[in-house]
Amino acid sequence: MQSNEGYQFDGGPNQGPGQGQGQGLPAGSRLNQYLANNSRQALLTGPSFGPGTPINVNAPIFIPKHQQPQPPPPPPPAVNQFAQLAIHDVPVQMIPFNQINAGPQHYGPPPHMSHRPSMQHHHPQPMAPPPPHVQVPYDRYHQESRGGTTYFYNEPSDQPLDAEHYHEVDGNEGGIVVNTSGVFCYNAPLPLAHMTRFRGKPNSTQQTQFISPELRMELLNRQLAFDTKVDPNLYPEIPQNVEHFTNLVPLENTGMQNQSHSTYKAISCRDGNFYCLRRIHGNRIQQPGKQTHLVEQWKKLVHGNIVPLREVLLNCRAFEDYSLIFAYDYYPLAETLMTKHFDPKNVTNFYDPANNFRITSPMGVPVSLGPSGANETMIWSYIIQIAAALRAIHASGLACRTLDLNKIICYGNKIMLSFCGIADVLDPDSTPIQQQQNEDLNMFGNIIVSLATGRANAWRKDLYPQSKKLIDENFSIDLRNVIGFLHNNGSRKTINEIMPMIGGRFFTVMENMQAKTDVLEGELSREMENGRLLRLLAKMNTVLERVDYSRNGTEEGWSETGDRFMLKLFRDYVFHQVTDQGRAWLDMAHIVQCLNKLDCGTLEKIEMVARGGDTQIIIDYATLKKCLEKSYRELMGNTMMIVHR
Ligand SMILES: Nc1ncnc2c1ncn2[C@@H]1O[C@H](COP(=O)(O)OP(=O)(O)OP(=O)(O)O)[C@@H](O)[C@H]1O
Repeated sequence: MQSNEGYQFDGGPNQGPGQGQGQGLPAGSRLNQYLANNSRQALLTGPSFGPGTPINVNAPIFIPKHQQPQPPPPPPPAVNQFAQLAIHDVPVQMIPFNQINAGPQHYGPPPHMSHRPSMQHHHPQPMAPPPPHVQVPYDRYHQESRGGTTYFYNEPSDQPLDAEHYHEVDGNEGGIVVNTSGVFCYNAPLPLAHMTRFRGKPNSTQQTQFISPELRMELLNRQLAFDTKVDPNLYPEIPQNVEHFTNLVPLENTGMQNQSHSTYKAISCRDGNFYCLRRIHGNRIQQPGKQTHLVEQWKKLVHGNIVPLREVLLNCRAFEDYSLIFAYDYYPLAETLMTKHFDPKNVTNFYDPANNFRITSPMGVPVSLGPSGANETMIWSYIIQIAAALRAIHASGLACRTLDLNKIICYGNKIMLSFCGIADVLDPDSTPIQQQQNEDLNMFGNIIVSLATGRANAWRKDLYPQSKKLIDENFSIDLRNVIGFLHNNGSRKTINEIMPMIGGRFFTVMENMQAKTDVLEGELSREMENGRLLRLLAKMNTVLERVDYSRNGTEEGWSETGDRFMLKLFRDYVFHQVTDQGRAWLDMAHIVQCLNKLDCGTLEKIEMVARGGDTQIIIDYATLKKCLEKSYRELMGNTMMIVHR
């Protein structure tokens, strides 16, 4: 790099448009005219980022090493973790498409950051001496060589770049660009305003643009739970396959004497999905037609608070007996109400004794109930969910029959009735359905008493007077009425009758769930952005530095010319920024911003410098986007097989 002549302008207030541009450049130079135009535009719109930078290149100024101010200003704190990035660190603006380029924007690194790559950081292989004049056969660019430095720039075209660039999105009627100060650029509407209601005060450590740490941990642990496998040496009694189910992992202690049932996680070879298998040991079905006539009805029952029954295996010999096996949807790290509130030490989840490895749900923190049980809000939330499940079951002409603390699982924020339908197979038609449904309501009352008193067996006849006293002292009259109604055996009752007793609390629970859904939707939309950037990175890395496409066994010929050359310089601009002292400058925000702008193809210009420092290119993201798409298309044209996943 010889000098910065013609590039670091003094565009201060004393200079009129077009004056003093590019000292050292001949007046008739096209480069000088180009720079003058940019400068004029910058003066109209105001300086982009501080004095001395009036050109409309929204990029870090290139400062040659020998002209850097001494001592250099300290670098800003590097954002070196994705989690430190904050979408709400900056105010959200919503800018219509046609105004996106109306005002000055600068989102590049601060001016003291040089994009010039440092030689000692950049070149794992020895570099050839820079050629005197680099030819970049890119038809949109004009080039001028001054004092050994080649400048590339676009000639202002008759057609405004705006129109050219946004042509493809014109069809997106009513579409908007949501530009969060460069951190995000969307070209579709997003429910941002409505999402912010559920977020706390903007804070750079909490409001990341990636998934929240708690949710991430929860999902990762669930994934681990999905992936667990048992060591056959530790569990020799577990078969490798049970019909089409494989990879069985026990969800509770197995191998105990006289066990009547056991539970496993398994994968189905038919559909690759995970299932929760409930095995009833040694239960030979003698009259399949009679015993299983309600199974189809259970399979058809779809409700958010009921674990769906998928399949029943009769007289299964895989465990060397006649087992009855019920396959339900599997909810990783679900725990029963009993474990959650009454037996927290006994959280089963996953424990590998060989490796002392345990997975638990960080969200499902056990809540030990105090002497006065759970708080009323939590109990009402449970009442509403259980009532909703029972309502669906009873409306289908069925009865739950197994409503107890061990058969209700907690999964995230919701609770679900598990192992439904088993009693109907084991004990078909023992009593009229009305009586069974009444019994469900009785058991429902028992669960509320247990939760309210903090004692699992508080509903027992001998303990009930004491439990009732405790509830009368600590809970509302509405809750007492619900318990009284459910335990009243004197009259015919239906689940629908407790709806008026729930009253307005129903709306509170519904609003909380809605808010939670919105938060999760927000998390999903952030992750969706990550997927978008990943695809972009995948494309860039697929295209760049392909030795296999070279003419002479090096990447030269593929990456050193045309579109790929632009992309290569852009890659350096995005990922290989260095400080004035030539130290690597790590800023995830810069990377994300650049990639977002590339994805959107904004008209913002950046200055890219070749590794040897001999070539400077001023280019906008819209052009870079076209380079990437063209190169990728070219590569696909030469590809034998394209696998999209
Ligand atoms: N659909 C499901 N998905 C994932 N895990 C489940 C599912 N249904 C139940 N579980 C888990 O299976 C385990 C069942 O074992 P547990 O011994 O606690 O219940 P149980 O066998 O009904 O109790 P008990 O032996 O006292 O009758 C629990 O850890 C529960 O969380």
